[in-house]
Amino acid sequence: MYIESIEKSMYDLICETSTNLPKDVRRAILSAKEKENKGTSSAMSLDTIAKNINMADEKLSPICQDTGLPTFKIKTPVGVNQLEIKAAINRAIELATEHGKLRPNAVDSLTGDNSGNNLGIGLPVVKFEQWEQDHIEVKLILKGGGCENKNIQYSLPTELEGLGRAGRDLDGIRKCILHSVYQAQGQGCSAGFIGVGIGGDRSSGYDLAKEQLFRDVTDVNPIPELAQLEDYVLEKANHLGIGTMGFGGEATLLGCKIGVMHRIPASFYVSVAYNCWAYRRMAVDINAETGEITDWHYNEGEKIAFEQPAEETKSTARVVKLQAPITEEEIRDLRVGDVVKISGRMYTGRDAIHKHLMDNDAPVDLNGQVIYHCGPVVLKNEEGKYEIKAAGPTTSIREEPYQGDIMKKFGIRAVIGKGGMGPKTLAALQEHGGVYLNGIGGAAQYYADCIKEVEGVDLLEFGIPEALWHLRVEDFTAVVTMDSHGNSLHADIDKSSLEKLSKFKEKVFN
Ligand SMILES: O=C(O)C[C@H](O)C(=O)O
Ligand code: SF4
Repeated sequence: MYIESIEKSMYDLICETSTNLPKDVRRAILSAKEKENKGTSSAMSLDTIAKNINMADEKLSPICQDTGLPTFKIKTPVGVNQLEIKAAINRAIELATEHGKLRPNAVDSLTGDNSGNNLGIGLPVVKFEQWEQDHIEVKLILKGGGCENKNIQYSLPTELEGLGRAGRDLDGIRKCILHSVYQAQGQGCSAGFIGVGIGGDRSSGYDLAKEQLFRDVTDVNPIPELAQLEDYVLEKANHLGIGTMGFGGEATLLGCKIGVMHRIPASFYVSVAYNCWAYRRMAVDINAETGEITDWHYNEGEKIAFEQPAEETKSTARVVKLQAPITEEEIRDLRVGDVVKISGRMYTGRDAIHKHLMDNDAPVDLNGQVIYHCGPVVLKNEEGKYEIKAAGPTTSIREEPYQGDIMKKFGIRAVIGKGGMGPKTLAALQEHGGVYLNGIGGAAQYYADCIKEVEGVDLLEFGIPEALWHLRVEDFTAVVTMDSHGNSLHADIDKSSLEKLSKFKEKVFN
């Protein structure tokens, strides 16, 4: 009985974490929404994010298609069998994957094979601790790969772009944290939350930083200097003008939590764990006798449901409807800032596909087509047909070494992703007549809704997230952030935010 209930409790925790954004996070997103300037791309993105949060909740489907690297932190009373809990977690993980609540995300690092059930060497991560209380506490975070890639660790003293020397003191720490937000730009699906660990070694520093992500968004740090630093960072980081998705704007950072531990004399680390707006962490208390959930954490206060405005907030951008395949002329007409709505065919392609296409022919004719940087959650329905369950964009910069060459080689006209791409792609867009479209990162339900049918799939041997899915879409909305005239919003925002960062060079804390 205990075994079945603990497995059910773990399954419920996983599903709730993946599909229902915690109340404190919702409130932070609402306050960002209220502050954002109406009519901007950032305001539009926040509207989409809010809509997506509601959709995930209603459909009990993943908020973001990247359901991350499941990390459980468990406290047990003395005498509780930890092996049983671990086995229950593994079974719950498998079931949640089968039900489309988690994307199959466990990839063999040597062969690239996806295990298909989220289990693998070292995965999921489960860490146990004993405590004096008589109930079990289980915390779970589903932190996606895009924001994980924006984590950063500083070894003090160091030199920082825009801010100069960061020494081994509180002011040096301040500079590192501000810099961490700048370097993330929009790539970790801003507006984000950061957990910071001061001290430790490289691994315990990151652990401490991640532990901070379990704190409530509005709690107050018991250490006065750190409480002051948290407030300072939260305020100042929002002056960087990076904005939601890196589109520019008022909301860049929604939370900053800092922890401290001792270090050894030679090392002084500041470790920053960056979490996207899709800040999926939850915790439960479990009765150690019955295995049942007795309490859910982060449950205080009102649950914001993001009422949809009677009239959609009008964007001031030009809206262009496109039917794929797209001509070079249509592409050359697009400018940074335009909003496009694409209907017709679209192909997914991310890391494995880009690498593959460098040395191989494409399995389909990509001339005039659109490539979507996306690793969806896909299930087969009762008739054996594939259905897309979650499908937001992935971080595009990883394809920078390949993208320009592939566009030219196959005649691809548009790529959709998030976070922007670099100078090599920008040059190729200009030369070849291509465009980069920024989708709203994390809006996996919103985009799944635009995907009307899966018309085929190739290279499924790369695993579900990495395969080349043939999709039929309607009114798939994204923003032109790099055009065929040499303009890149990402390069502009990087430059302007670096200038703003350098205003915080002067000493603030002694
Ligand atoms: O893997 C993904 O689908 C997305 C990833 O979390 C990302 O932000 O790039
Ligand atoms: S796509 Fe964005 S929202 Fe989703 S896990 Fe990656 S960083 Fe987070």
